[in-house]
Amino acid sequence: MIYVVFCTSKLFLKNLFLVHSIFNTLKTLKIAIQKSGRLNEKSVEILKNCGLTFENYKSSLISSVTNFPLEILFLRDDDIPEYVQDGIADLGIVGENVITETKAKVTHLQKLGFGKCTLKIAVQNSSSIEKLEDLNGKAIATSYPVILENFLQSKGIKSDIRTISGSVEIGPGLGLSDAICDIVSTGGTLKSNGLKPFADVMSSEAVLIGNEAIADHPEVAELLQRIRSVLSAKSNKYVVLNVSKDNLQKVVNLLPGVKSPTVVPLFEPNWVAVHSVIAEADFWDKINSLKAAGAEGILVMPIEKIIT
Ligand SMILES: Nc1ncnc2c1ncn2[C@@H]1O[C@H](COP(=O)(O)OP(=O)(O)OP(=O)(O)O)[C@@H](O)[C@H]1O
Ligand SMILES: O=P(O)(O)OC[C@H]1O[C@H](OP(=O)(O)OP(=O)(O)O)[C@H](O)[C@@H]1O
Ligand SMILES: [Mg+2]
Repeated sequence: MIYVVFCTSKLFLKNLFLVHSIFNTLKTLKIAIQKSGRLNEKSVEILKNCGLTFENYKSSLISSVTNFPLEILFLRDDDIPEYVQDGIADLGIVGENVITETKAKVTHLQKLGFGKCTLKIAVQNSSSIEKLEDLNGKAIATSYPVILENFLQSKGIKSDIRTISGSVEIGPGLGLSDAICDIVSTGGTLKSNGLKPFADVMSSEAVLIGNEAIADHPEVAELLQRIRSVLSAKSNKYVVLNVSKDNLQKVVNLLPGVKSPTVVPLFEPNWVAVHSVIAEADFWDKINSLKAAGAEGILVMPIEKIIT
């Protein structure tokens, strides 16, 4: 298939995908994920964990899934919300921060639990800026002018927003700004640039988004179900333990399981094995309570999928 498109760079790519989607069968869904960067690896991983088979081409912009009607578009993350809004991609995986910044009209289908970060305002360790009002009239460097402007407006503050596309943290050191507004995760980048967090603007994580017209598509529902079963499995552990029947009720009370725990008799009289599922978040608390309640030989295993 030959595409003839007269334009350059970002517009060229957008038109290339548009032409591709017109010529291609309309049944094949397209999902846009980040080509390289913080979200690429985890986006590929979640799709592969959904049982999708595809080549993770770094040099090619499109990859076809061989066992599901889906094509994967590899893009800069900033372009993903707009591509999904315009229907060039049906689905996308991108940070909530980018969706808000681009003001794209898309449906949020599922939070994905990775790419967790907070957009923060930060100032130099030696700064005299102490409260939000001190930002009035001050210069703030950021790659997120829309989000920052909305935040400042909601607080009734007027600052001079200086938009730069990266390495925002060096702004105050170079005298470019009095403060910055950028993504913080561990806080390591702020620290190594002599900055301290000052105010939280927005928290974010990667989400699956969809074009507003495609959300009811049966293949989207199928993919969403697979993604949810992968996420649910990830946040739970399969636990098998032994307990004497005398302590069984105490142990069962601690282990609700997906429905209720499975109890299997052991060869040794008066002993049973209990199989259950524990949420990762309460894991250590539960294990200690189970031991105290008489559980022995506790085995903990990862779960691949939970289909409810
Ligand atoms: N330190 C971090 N910890 C966790 N999540 C992060 C971190 N930095 C960024 N993110 C999340 O990952 C997304 C992508 O970050 P990345 O740094 O790869 O973006 P980028 O440099 O703009 O990439 P691209 O080349 O695709 O434009 C961010 O929009 C944010 O949602
Ligand atoms: O709080 P931390 O854990 O230090 O993370 C924060 C840093 O991570 C992101 O940059 P990234 O490292 O992705 O590089 P980039 O600026 O090139 O996107 C972000 O822009 C911060 O600079
Ligand atoms: Mg980007």
